[in-house]
Amino acid sequence: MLKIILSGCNGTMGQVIKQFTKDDDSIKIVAGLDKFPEKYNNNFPVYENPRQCKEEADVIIDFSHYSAFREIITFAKQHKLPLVMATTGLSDKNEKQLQLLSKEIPIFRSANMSLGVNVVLDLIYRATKSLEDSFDIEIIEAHHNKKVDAPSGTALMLAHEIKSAKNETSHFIYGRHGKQERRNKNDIGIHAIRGGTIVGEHTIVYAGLDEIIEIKHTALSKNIFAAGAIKAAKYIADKENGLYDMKKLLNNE
Ligand SMILES: NC(=O)c1ccc[n+]([C@@H]2O[C@H](COP(=O)([O-])OP(=O)(O)OC[C@H]3O[C@@H](n4cnc5c(N)ncnc54)[C@H](O)[C@@H]3O)[C@@H](O)[C@H]2O)c1
Ligand SMILES: O=C(O)C1=N[C@H](C(=O)O)CCC1
Repeated sequence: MLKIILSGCNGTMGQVIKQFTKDDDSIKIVAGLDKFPEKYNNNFPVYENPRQCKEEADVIIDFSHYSAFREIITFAKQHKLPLVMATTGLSDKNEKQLQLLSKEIPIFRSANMSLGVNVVLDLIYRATKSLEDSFDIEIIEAHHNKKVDAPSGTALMLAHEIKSAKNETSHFIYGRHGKQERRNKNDIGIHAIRGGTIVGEHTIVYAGLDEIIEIKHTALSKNIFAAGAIKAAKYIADKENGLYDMKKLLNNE
């Protein structure tokens, strides 16, 4: 049985994971971490400070907030705990810190744990290569009104994938407010919509001369992120130190 420490357990995703795993005998949440430990009645202890947590575990899953980043990586490092990092809004510096730390513990990093978005990553890599510079590329994402970071981690991950497929320097342009100039051909526009209970939508628009291609992923439930995170936890629990992602998991690397 895989023993999990769930960071951000009293948040939306934390509670989805709790529900998702409750009838699964192969997984047990042994402890939770959260800024508001009393918010829910959980069937595991919840600590405000990771230093209070003494439970033994095989892996830590983090769906919390970028402000918790330092204490989560410190905790994972001290306890040599494989880490599934799902939180978004991390800085480039934080992403580099994850790379460095992955020399000491196995780390699984993905801004989107769904299977579908990771297939889209592959599709847009190939579309971008095929279309070369003849199409302008823009990304539009939409999420619920409780989301605190923008653009979404997924939109950034998609933009980096496009950039890696283009053999030139792409510029990420976040909206165009106040920009009194034409679009540059190397721009990748990234646009965020927030409202209601939208679970998550990502549309990659390829606009060419007299034709448009759109590749779109729509999340209909947060269960897809929970399922992916659990799969990731099982996958890295006994892996060598290193940085892992969905591509590696899907390719069984
Ligand atoms: N990778 C993915 O597939 C994926 C999917 C969904 C959400 N997310 C990301 O996961 C994160 C959480 O999403 P959510 O919708 O559950 O958010 P949420 O706001 O509902 O929950 C976050 C939880 O973290 C806790 N928290 C906040 N700051 C903290 C701190 N400094 N220390 C400890 N706990 C703290 C909050 O009390 C809350 O319970 C976000 O960054 C979101 O973008 C990633
Ligand atoms: O609900 C959220 O918050 C989500 N965050 C991730 C992101 O920022 O890309 C993944 C989709 C849901």
